[in-house]
Amino acid sequence: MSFADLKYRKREKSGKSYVSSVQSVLPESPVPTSTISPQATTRTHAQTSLPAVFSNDNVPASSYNMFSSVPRTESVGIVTPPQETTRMGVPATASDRTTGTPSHEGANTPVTYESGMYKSLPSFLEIKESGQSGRGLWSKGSSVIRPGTTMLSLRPHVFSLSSSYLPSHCSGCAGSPDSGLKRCTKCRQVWYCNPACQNDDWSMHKPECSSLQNWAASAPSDTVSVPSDAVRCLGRILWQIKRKGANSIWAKEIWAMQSNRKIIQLSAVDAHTHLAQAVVRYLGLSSPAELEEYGIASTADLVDLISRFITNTVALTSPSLTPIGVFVSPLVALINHSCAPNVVVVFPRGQNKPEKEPAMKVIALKDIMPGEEVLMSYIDTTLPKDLRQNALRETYSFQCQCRACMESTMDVREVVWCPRSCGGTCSIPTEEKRISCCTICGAALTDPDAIIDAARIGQEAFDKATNLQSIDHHKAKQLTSNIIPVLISAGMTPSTHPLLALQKLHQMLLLSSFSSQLTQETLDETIRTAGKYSAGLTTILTEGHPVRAVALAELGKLLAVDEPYPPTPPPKSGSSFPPTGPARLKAAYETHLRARKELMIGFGRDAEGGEVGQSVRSTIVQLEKELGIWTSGIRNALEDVPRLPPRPFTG
Ligand SMILES: C[S@@+](CC[C@H](N)C(=O)[O-])C[C@H]1O[C@@H](n2cnc3c(N)ncnc32)[C@H](O)[C@@H]1O
Repeated sequence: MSFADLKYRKREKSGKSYVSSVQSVLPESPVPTSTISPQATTRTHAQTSLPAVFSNDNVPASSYNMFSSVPRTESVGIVTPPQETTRMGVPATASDRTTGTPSHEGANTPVTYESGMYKSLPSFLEIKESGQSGRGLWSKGSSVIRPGTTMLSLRPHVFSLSSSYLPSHCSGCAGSPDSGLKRCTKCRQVWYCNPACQNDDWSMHKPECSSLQNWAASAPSDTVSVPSDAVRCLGRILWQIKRKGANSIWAKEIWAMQSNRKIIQLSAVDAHTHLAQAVVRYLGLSSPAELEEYGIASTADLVDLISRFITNTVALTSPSLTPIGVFVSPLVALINHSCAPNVVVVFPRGQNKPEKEPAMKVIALKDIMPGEEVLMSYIDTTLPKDLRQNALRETYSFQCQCRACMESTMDVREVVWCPRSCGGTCSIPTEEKRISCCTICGAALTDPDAIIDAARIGQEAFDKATNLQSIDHHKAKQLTSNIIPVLISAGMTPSTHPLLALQKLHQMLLLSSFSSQLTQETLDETIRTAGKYSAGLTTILTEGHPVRAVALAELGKLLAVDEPYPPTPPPKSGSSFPPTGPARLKAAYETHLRARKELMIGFGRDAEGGEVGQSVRSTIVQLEKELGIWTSGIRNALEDVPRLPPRPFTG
């Protein structure tokens, strides 16, 4: 019976569909339920042995590529792109949020913070509660935690790769080896590095394997033959609860995460409903009552689980910060948000054995004083305040009151250069506040309308190019190439939104059009774009922030690319960046040194800056050798110049 049939029969029997019962436990839910495509979901028998994953039809894994950076499209959670939404709910108060166990019998003894995963909390951290943000992690003891310190290091409870990364990454360790990934011959959807990774993942993949096969068999097209990472991750959570028992510590830790069910924004109700529908269908259930064996006794429990998932899911990232999936860790889920965070969550790799991966690390970005709260960012902090606040309300149901949101000073994410070019800046004018003056000389902007228009069309072009990038790469590049000069001539600084975001996208589009016939013009344009993007980030993000560090490493790597031969003269516009010849090599070396310093903070000193830090270190060694050859070559050449004998005096 398909899920669509289930809805229909339920309606016949009770006049109430399961879908509408999902909506009925959500707060005021006037949003009509959209239907899902009818697909057969028969309940399958669990397999008892490992399927052979080592077939001959391997798909080669992508090689490590520091330049790859793809925007997330399919997941929910911390990485959900911000949307302009009208606020419909109210800010959460501590009593609106729920934590603890589901409503059914047998799972109602709360987890204690001395058990299970909470034991991995180091002695310098503690769990405390505040009226404004609920539970959180706080520094304790008498020592200051320094930038680059690894504060937590553990494997997530559960993770799922985004569909597009399934063929290039191991579903056991999340690594992406240069070659040799083998795929599961049963479901043909997941890949592993080796039998050890497959064995390690088997308890999760065993039930998943048949569900993936059923899903693919009933998918209307190849593009939807795998459910989203969110659905697959929820499936893994439920199978694990079933396997370990609803009263297990593992299950209780999941239920101990915060649910915002009672305060979900109306704009997010549809997303919750869709996810609930898809998960039930993915599990192959013919009746919601069957959820009982997964520790879910009522529709409210299911919606609670979905809400806990959305509120607490974090992006799984590659060592160079490409979002490649989602993960859930109840310990990391205790960390509250700030738009000026003092920690980051990264997956540095480059240190552990595969069985310890994916190793998630919480790294200090700033000095954290004893008694200070540990705060990460749930959203992209390069966005201006309005977009950040909308995203936080939409997904996490709270009104951010962090220092960055409360500051009344000018925000470097929303400024234009002084019209008199004195070096100062003016806030970007808005329809409501059209007058804006320079911070240094006080000169007022002469044409605020032109700047308001530029900001609006810049945002539209960015949205359009983002959507186009995977469909029509050329058109997307044309859009970014055309709009960037418009924003620059409107006076936007490199740190201003949407110029910063457009430079990043443009850099990505240029990089993916690199070919063996790379021209100096394309290479130089990419370097200039990477330079501007990196400069923008440097203004916004704190030193050692991994996003800033990776951008510097990418710039350094570009500067180190061999210049195409024969060299072409610099553009007539007179831009002296990037330099050519030995000066370029020197700039590459210096940029790598800066990147390494920052990577050591952002990805942790103990991991030596992670995989990217280690790769940068070996490039530094190579560049030192190359620079040494240049220097000694020049010295030799100078020494080899034959000294002319003194001219004879001819009278
Ligand atoms: C990942 S949880 C963080 C841990 C949570 N406080 C708890 O008790 O489990 C995210 C939720 O915490 C609350 N929260 C996090 N940061 C906050 C902040 N800066 N201000 C207000 N509430 C916050 C919001 O309710 C948000 O949906």
